[in-house]
Amino acid sequence: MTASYLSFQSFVDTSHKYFAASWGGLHWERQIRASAAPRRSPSGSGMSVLVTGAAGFVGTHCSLALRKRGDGVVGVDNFNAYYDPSLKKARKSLLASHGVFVVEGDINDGRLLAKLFDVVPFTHVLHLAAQAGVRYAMENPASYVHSNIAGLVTLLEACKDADPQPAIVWASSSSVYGLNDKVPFSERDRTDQPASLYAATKKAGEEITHTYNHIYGLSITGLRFFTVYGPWGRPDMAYFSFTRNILQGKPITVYRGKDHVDLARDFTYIDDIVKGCLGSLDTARKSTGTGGKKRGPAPYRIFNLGNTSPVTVPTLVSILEKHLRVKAKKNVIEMPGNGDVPFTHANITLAREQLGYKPTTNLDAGLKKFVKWYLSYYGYTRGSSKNSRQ
Ligand SMILES: NC(=O)c1ccc[n+]([C@@H]2O[C@H](COP(=O)([O-])OP(=O)(O)OC[C@H]3O[C@@H](n4cnc5c(N)ncnc54)[C@H](O)[C@@H]3O)[C@@H](O)[C@H]2O)c1
Ligand SMILES: O=C(O)[C@H]1O[C@H](OP(=O)(O)OP(=O)(O)OC[C@H]2O[C@@H](n3ccc(=O)[nH]c3=O)[C@H](O)[C@@H]2O)[C@H](O)[C@@H](O)[C@@H]1O
Repeated sequence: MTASYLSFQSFVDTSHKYFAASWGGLHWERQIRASAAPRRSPSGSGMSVLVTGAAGFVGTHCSLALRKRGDGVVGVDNFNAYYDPSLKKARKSLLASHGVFVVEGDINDGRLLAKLFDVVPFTHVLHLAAQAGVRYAMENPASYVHSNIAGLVTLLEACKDADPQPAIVWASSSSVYGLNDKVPFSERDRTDQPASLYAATKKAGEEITHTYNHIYGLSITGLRFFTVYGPWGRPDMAYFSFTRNILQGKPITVYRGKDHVDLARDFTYIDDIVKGCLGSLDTARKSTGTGGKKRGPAPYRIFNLGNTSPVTVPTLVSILEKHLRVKAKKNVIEMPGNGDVPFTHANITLAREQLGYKPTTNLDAGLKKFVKWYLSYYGYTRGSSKNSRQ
């Protein structure tokens, strides 16, 4: 038994159980290295990327896109039960079939993160792990503090200590615009009026990442995603839960603003978001620190990634009805005071100029792809209300 195996084993023994179980020694270390290794490919950029939240909706799509073009990817995800963990496990299997290994662990586990950086000199971190969802923040506020504040700081500490320091691209949110009513939302608009604790934690994330950029020279890019949807999506989101209920013949609740005004979102298709994430990774300049010390100024960037054409929630429902070929049973109620904002609308000039970001999928085309995936994943056949997974 080699010395390196012994020291590694003692690390595993003193760490959490899930880590020991999922890591399992040198074999797993080899898997991490293999997954992180960039492949020779004309389209790959030779990056080794640590993707947090890799078993999540956006994390899965970005990890696949990076791997497909030849970059190295290692995922980390805690597979929490905010929504059906079996969907996260299915995404993990999909990733494994493309050579992406996902470590089961929490971003609050600094020892796990330090070990990952020991094994692989990651060039980039794509940080997507978070407690998402606007309305759930009223039910479980602690989960937002755990993942979006404490977890973020633990991750930044690991990145700052890593040698080389990675460049960080991370998911903020359109929700930081909160009660801002100047449209379309531009990165220069005020973001000091969050309407939910979720939004407040994302805004805090923007300030926290700025601190690490300022003190330690970490290269930071924050991306404000606007209501992302698509295949392998999130069951807690309206387009997904509406689809489930419509197919099961159950009613859906459609929120409406004051004075009967429809709510609207700048729904953005997942493939467009993936392009924005990869564009951000490709254009991110290096962090400047070493050994936890800043050696020079590093870039701090923030971009909107939206679709620039808001659609009302009733229109979302009618597009779903068309693709599902089923009429929805709708309960329309006034928006409860639950953290929702009446509308979102992205100005994407900055992302277009600096990342080459150009969304190409409208809501009708995107929902058609989502419905196709949903029917297949949940085992529906056209004209039947039966399915195998639900
Ligand atoms: N989907 C959207 O519409 C949208 C819009 C704006 C911002 N965002 C942000 O984009 C990111 C990705 O969102 P998503 O839609 O893929 O959500 P998701 O919930 O599908 O993915 C997040 C993943 O992170 C994991 N995770 C959560 N806390 C963790 C922790 N402490 N340690 C390790 N893993 C943890 C979860 O298990 C999940 O798999 C999130 O940061 C979210 O806040 C999403
Ligand atoms: O852009 C963002 O930053 C946010 O986008 C989404 O949040 P949201 O826009 O609220 O997305 P949905 O939960 O899918 O809601 C979409 C619209 O449907 C409405 N809705 C939702 C649920 C419901 O039962 N009925 C209903 O009318 C909401 O009020 C909202 O107007 C994500 O869930 C957040 O994680 C993300 O941060």
